[in-house]
Amino acid sequence: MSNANEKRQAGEAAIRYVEDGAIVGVGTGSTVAFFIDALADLRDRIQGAVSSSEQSTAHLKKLGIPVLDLNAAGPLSLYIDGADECDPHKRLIKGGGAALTREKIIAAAAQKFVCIIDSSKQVDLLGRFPLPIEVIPMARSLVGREIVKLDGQPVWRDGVVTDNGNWIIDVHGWRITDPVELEGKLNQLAGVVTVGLFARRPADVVLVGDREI
Ligand SMILES: O=C(CO)[C@H](O)[C@H](O)COP(=O)(O)O
Repeated sequence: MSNANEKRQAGEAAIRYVEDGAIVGVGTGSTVAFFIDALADLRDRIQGAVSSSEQSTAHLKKLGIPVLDLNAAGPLSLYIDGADECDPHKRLIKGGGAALTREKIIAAAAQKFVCIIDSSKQVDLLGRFPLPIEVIPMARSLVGREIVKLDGQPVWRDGVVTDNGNWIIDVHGWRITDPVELEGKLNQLAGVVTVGLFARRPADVVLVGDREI
């Protein structure tokens, strides 16, 4: 089965976690787009969605799904989002779509994080996909030098500005044997806004196509 078909299956399968009256946290990306399409059928049974990006906000609004502010929504029961890599412990690399900061905030606010992926995203060890890091623009070179000291190869995602007005560095060449430790270490660097490692707050459920693992 193609990746696109598995993404569609995962997006549609995630609907079964949506409860009546819920405010649903919604991630970003092509897999999430299938979820949003399916969520539109339930729009009269939910209060609305908290969105992780301008892209998802536009999609939700186009389909008539109310988009709510996280501060007003409070704790969320459910967050649905894709990933760029997923290891056997449901730890993730995210941020391929540059939405990692708001994604991490919503994941932290949600009781249950259901991650929807196709099988190409499954890895034994995180790091094949370059690790995205959102940085304050003036700290780009500083953070890059710190990454080189940690044996990573930083590549500036030239031309990309995040929804928060920041820049993205993609780190190549890491085999991430201890993602919890690395996430903590990178979080400490001055100028780092968010690291695309979701290891301290991994997914609770992963759907690979319509198969829950
Ligand atoms: O983290 C993300 C955006 O920041 C996405 O979830 C990730 O890039 C996967 O995208 P797709 O579903 O298009 O493969």
